[in-house]
Amino acid sequence: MAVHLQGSLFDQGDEIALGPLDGLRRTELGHGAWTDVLAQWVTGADALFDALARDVEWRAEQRVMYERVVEVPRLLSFFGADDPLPHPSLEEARTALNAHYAAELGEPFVTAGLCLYRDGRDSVAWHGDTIGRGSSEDTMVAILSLGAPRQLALRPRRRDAATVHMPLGHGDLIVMGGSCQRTWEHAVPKTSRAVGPRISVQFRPQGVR
Ligand SMILES: O=C(O)CCC(=O)C(=O)O
Ligand SMILES: [Fe+2]
Repeated sequence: MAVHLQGSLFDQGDEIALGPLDGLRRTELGHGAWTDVLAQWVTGADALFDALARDVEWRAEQRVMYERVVEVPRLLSFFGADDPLPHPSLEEARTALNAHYAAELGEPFVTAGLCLYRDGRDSVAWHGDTIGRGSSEDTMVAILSLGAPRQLALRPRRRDAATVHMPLGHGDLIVMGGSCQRTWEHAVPKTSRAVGPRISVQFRPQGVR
């Protein structure tokens, strides 16, 4: 699929490189949930974005809403534990995350879910990643954001604290941890601003979806 970012927007050169993870900053959200954020973890992210936009087999999905079949407003691709990731830099990213979080997480990140938001009309509605163990156990979901900046919104299920808006830029990393999937919800809201495409790469442990 041909989705291209204007290289001149970011102009970081061609070399894809991962920075050290010791710059991650943790924010306690409440109810045992937290986020770790590191801006510009990946440099040279234009090349990674372009390769993923081009090489990944992006799929449109449908779902039933009010008895009608509607298009899910983003394109998707999923890589299970035994699937080779679509770019060596994603293998490197997962290895680095595993080294950093091994002790705290107690298990590795194994799967990678990829989403392509083609423009501001693409989005994901409020949800927690609760299809699997995230509904009952503390876990982590690590997200690498590439391309156009979008907001990741977070709100507590109990609605006892304000919604938090995390701006996610080209090459940024956010990790949702602790009880975040079951006590908070997250969303990527639609925007009427003219925004280009964004790719999100979500690393999760086995059994978390
Ligand atoms: O686009 C993102 O960074 C979030 C995606 C997400 O929450 C999901 O696919 O579960
Ligand atoms: Fe999610």
